This record gives sequence, C-alpha cells and structure tokens, in this order.
Amino acid sequence: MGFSAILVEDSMSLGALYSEYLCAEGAEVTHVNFGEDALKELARKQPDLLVLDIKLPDMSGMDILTKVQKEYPNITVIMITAHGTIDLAVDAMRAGAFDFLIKPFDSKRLSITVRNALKQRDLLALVSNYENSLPKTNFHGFIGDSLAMQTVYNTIDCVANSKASVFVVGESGTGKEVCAQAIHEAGIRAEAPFIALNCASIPKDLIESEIFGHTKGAFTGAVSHRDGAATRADGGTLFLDELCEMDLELQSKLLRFIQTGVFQRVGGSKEEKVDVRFISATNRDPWKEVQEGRFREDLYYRLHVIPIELPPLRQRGKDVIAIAKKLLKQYSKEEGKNFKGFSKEVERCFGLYSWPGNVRQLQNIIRQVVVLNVADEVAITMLPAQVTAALSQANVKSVKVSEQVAQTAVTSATVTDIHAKPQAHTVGESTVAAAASDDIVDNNMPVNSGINAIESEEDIQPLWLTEKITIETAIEQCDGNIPKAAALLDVSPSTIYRKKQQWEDKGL
Ligand SMILES: Nc1ncnc2c1ncn2[C@@H]1O[C@H](COP(=O)(O)OP(=O)(O)OP(=O)(O)O)[C@@H](O)[C@H]1O
Repeated sequence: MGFSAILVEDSMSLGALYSEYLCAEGAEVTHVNFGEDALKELARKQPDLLVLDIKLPDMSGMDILTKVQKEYPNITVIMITAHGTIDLAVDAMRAGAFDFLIKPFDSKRLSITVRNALKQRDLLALVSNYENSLPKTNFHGFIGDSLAMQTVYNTIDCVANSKASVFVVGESGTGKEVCAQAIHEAGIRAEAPFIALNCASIPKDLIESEIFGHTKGAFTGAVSHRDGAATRADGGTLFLDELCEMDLELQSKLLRFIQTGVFQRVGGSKEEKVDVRFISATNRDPWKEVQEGRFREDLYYRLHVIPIELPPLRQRGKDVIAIAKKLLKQYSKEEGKNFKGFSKEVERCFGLYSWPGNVRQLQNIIRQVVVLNVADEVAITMLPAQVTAALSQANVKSVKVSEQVAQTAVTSATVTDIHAKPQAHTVGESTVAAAASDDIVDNNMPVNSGINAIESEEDIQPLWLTEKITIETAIEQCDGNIPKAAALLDVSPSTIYRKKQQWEDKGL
C-alpha cells in the first residue's frame, strides 16, 4: 500500500530508524527535525500520515497537532512519546490524534499502528463518499431535497474549505444568507466568526466605518475607537449582502482590501491586516450592474470567483411543502396552536403558486395562518386571496383545456381549430401559469402541470398523457363524480372506466 508520511523527530538516529520502518510499510517519507520545518512541509504538501514527536526543540508537538486539526483535518496523526509524557499523549488523543507510540518501539508496533490508521482513513473516506452520494434533505439550515437544491448543496460542499470568493445570486428570500452561512459552517473556518453586513441597510456615510471601523473622534459621534466588520471577521468569513447597492467610491476601497487583506480605519493612519474569506450576495444581475456602471468590473472579477445561483422556490417542486410543514410545526409550537398539517387542496395550491417572495413569503403566510386561525389542519379558506387565486385560475385553465380536449375527441377538431381558440391559453400570461410551467422540475411535478401551450417541440407530450391529465383533472374538479366528469367531457362514463383500467394495467 503506497502512502505519504511526514516524520517529525528531532533525533537524527531515531529519525533514520523510524523512516526505515515507515518505508518498509510502503510510505514515501519526508523526515524533518524541527516543528517549523514540519509546518513548512505541511503547507507545501499534505501527507496521508503525520508521525509527530510530542517534544521538539523549537515547539510542542501538541501545537502542531492543534494546527493540523484545524487546517488539514484529513491528515491522520500518530504521536510519538517517551514514558514520562504519556499523559500528554492521552491529551493528544483527546485533541484528535489517532494513536500514540511509546519510545522505544519496534517495527512491528509501528506497523500495526500505521495499518490501523490507514484502514480507518479508508473507511472514513468510504462513508463520506457514500453519504455524499445520497440526496440531502436538510443541509446546514436549508430544507429541501429537490434536484435544484442538491446542486447547490454539492457546490457548497466543494467550496467550503477553499478561500476562494463566492458570489451568491438569487431572487429575494431564496436563502442567500443561509447559503453564505452554510459555506462558513461546512468549512475549516467554522469555529471563527461569520460576520454579515447588509450594504443596503447601512447609511452611505456610515458603511465605511461599519466595514473598516473607526478611531475615536474620526467623525461626529465617533466617541470611541471601534472595530469594523473586517476586524471582527479575522480568521473567519465576511458576508457582504446586497453588495451591488454599495457606493462606487467605497467599492474601490473594498477592492484594495480584498486584494491585500490590508485596510485603514476611518480616521486612522495605521494599516491593519486580516485574514478574511469573502462571500457576497445580490438579488440583482451583477454583470448587468457592471455593464450599467453601478458595479466596478475589477471588483466583480475579484469577488465573482465561484458563483452560486439559488433557484426560486417555484422551481423546487415538493420542497415548498417540506419547508411549509417544518414552519407550520415551528410556528404552531411558538403560538400555542394545534396545527398538524395542510389539506390536499392547500398543498396543491402551494405547488401552483409562483412565490415571488420565495421562502420569506412562505414564512409570512404560514405565520399569518397560524396566528389568525384555530384548527388542526390548514384549510384553503385560511390562505390569503393572492395565493388561492393560483388554484382558481389553474382550475379555470384545466377546465378550459378539458373542454378543448373533449371537443377535439368528439368533433375530431383539427390542430388549427385548437389554435383558433386562443382564450384557452390566456392564463399562460399570468404568474400562476408561470408557476405551473416553471414547476416542471425533476420528479416533483405537481398534478396539473402536464398541460402547456405548445410553443416549441419540447412542449409536445404524448397524446395519452394529455388525455390522462385531462380526465384526472376533470374527475378531481367533479369531486370524484365520474359520471358528471364524463358528461362534461362529452364521453360515456364507461370510456373513462376503460381508460382508467388501461392505465392501471400498464402501470401508468
Ligand atoms: N431552503 C430553506 N429552508 C428553510 N428555510 C429557508 C430556506 N431558504 C431560506 N430560508 C429562510 O428564509 C428566510 C430568508 O432567507 P435569506 O435571508 O437567507 O434570503 P436572502 O436570499 O438572503 O434574502 P434577501 O435577498 O432578501 O436578502 C430566512 O429566515 C431563512 O432562514
């Protein structure tokens, strides 16, 4: 088995001996005598294994272990200790070392420890690969397992440990701040601060001191020395929300800070340096802002290194219901109510509505329903009119399409005849229909989203599917009354029963 190892041992003779042992196990060994050299070597190339003496001439092996745990958590560490420092070795295990070897040890003892360490490392990698291949339902504050969100979760996982700047875009209320926080929490900076700054909500003349801090007396009201977001985020993440709202003059100061990590407080003359990871967000199109002169192009290229686009809620299929259920449970508890779930009609309505305010709007609506009503189940009558309009307009649409399809069947109308009835598609211009067509996302397709205006080849679907959707929608509209649905569809009830049987037999 080939693997790489760094051996940190100050004694030349022992170092040579242990290197020999490790080579015999198949390792490519780098031997260093000092802690400083070990840190340099680690920064250059991370090995699979670090075999580390607790007592080094220039620093403690414990300090190196702490640094490795923080910065290179994937490296397996084995401590080397003398009899007198066994207590320290136990502390090292608590701090994350895999095992320890007591001097003097022979090649057999080292061989067992190394093999166990590598076996555990391989198993952890296997489990992690397996976990990553499963769809994630909840992810660092996000709820939802739609395909659109899985892509976002995977990108967050990939960028979390990097220092590369991330630019999050998406409509208002889609979870851009949740995304920034998730990147921070999933990465090696998780223990350091996450500082969020909303560039739109801070007055123009205060934003510079909010970012960089100020000295006492720097301006009227600056009664004391104050740290800004840059200082507070040192070692962690600075989230610049609604960045495109920032004044152009300040954008140039920010550019210098992003390039160098160096800044000056307002009223100060001293330069300060910090280590900060930048995440920015906007609900505008940042490139359009550049083209229209409101956002500096050089700043755009500095910050837009890894873009993440949060999909609007209407493109997340069943995530809407999953988020709504979680919110209903939470708000019911907070408000002392007894809500357990939603009626089928409410769920259908949620799937059809276009959610222009995304998750934040969903939160407001559920809160409103919980505060204003007392019941076990959320009924359609409890929802605001703007939301239920989605359902009634969709119903009008499906009834019109039903009439159209029925008429096609009875009179053998030609395609030209169908197009001669433009009113059957007029709802397509409303937000509701936008929701219906946008909602065709992976397998989370809502019940009535199958019928669309045919505007391109991709919109064409099999005739049996159009027929099935029409018949099922008609039955649903008639509260399950098949004879009534048949009468409205202008076919005999037995035709409907026969078709239902055929679909069942074919497993459709
Ligand atoms: N997938 C999700 N699951 C659960 N809650 C979510 C999800 N996405 C967002 N939220 C919640 O919705 C609210 C709005 O999210 P957030 O503030 O991150 O949105 P935003 O895109 O930054 O909004 P804005 O553009 O207005 O700043 C927050 O309370 C957040 O916790």
